[in-house]
Amino acid sequence: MILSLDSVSKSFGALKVADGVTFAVPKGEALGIIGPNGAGKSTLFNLITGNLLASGGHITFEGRDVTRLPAMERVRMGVGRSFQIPQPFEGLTVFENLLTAATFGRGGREAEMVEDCARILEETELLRKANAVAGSLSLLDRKRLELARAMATGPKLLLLDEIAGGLTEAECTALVATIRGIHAGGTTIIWIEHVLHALTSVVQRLLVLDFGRVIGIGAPDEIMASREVREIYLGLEV
Ligand SMILES: Nc1ncnc2c1ncn2[C@@H]1O[C@H](COP(=O)(O)OP(=O)(O)OP(=O)(O)O)[C@@H](O)[C@H]1O
Repeated sequence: MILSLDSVSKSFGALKVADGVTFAVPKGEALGIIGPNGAGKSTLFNLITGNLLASGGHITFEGRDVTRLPAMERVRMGVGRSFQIPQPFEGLTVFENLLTAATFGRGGREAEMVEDCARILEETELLRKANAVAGSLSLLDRKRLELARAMATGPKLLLLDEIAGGLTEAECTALVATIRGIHAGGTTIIWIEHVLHALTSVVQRLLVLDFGRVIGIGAPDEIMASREVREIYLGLEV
């Protein structure tokens, strides 16, 4: 297992946003996370990355207990993420944004990082935009840059937070192809997404979160067929 959560909990005042969350992700898997607005999905990512500290339970990454480890150290260990709202340095070029993320995420010799960033630009189809200023990019390219910045930190585990939102169907298909490529390259992925068809075209399993609790985890077909999920997540009368 690359990542394990064991009874992880987190509260904001009286509100429990993670309530005994337990699951494990094998190396190389792509796992999707779904759930209604406010279910605690982004909070779960913040607990895995260390942007928030769990109030209870344990998080293990590559066999090491990282529950209390600062976010920066988790990035260096290989936990990378994209944000729901892209946060590039608007005034820097695409390439400069990548180099900044690479320096932050792992450091190392500059020549090596430049080479890696060039490879990531190619992988995320941003090579032709390398010298464009981030603030001038289209929405699809901003999403690609968000993906590329996460990749530049050298992740073994990549957390994607609603990266397909707001795209046209064609743009979504193009982004999914890029994500598939990253997964095929060996990166483990956990992806929170409301665009279900995009998600299920990539992931092997789906995890359903509701009021901070895991209410189902399994093959997408089984999960989507479950009565509880249809009632809670899709709001369907069954
Ligand atoms: N720092 C915080 N302080 C207090 N409450 C918070 C904080 N962060 C999140 N919350 C609350 O915790 C709950 C879970 O939020 P979270 O963003 O994790 O949900 P989500 O499943 O990602 O939702 P969405 O699908 O809308 O992005 C929400 O009720 C939210 O208002």
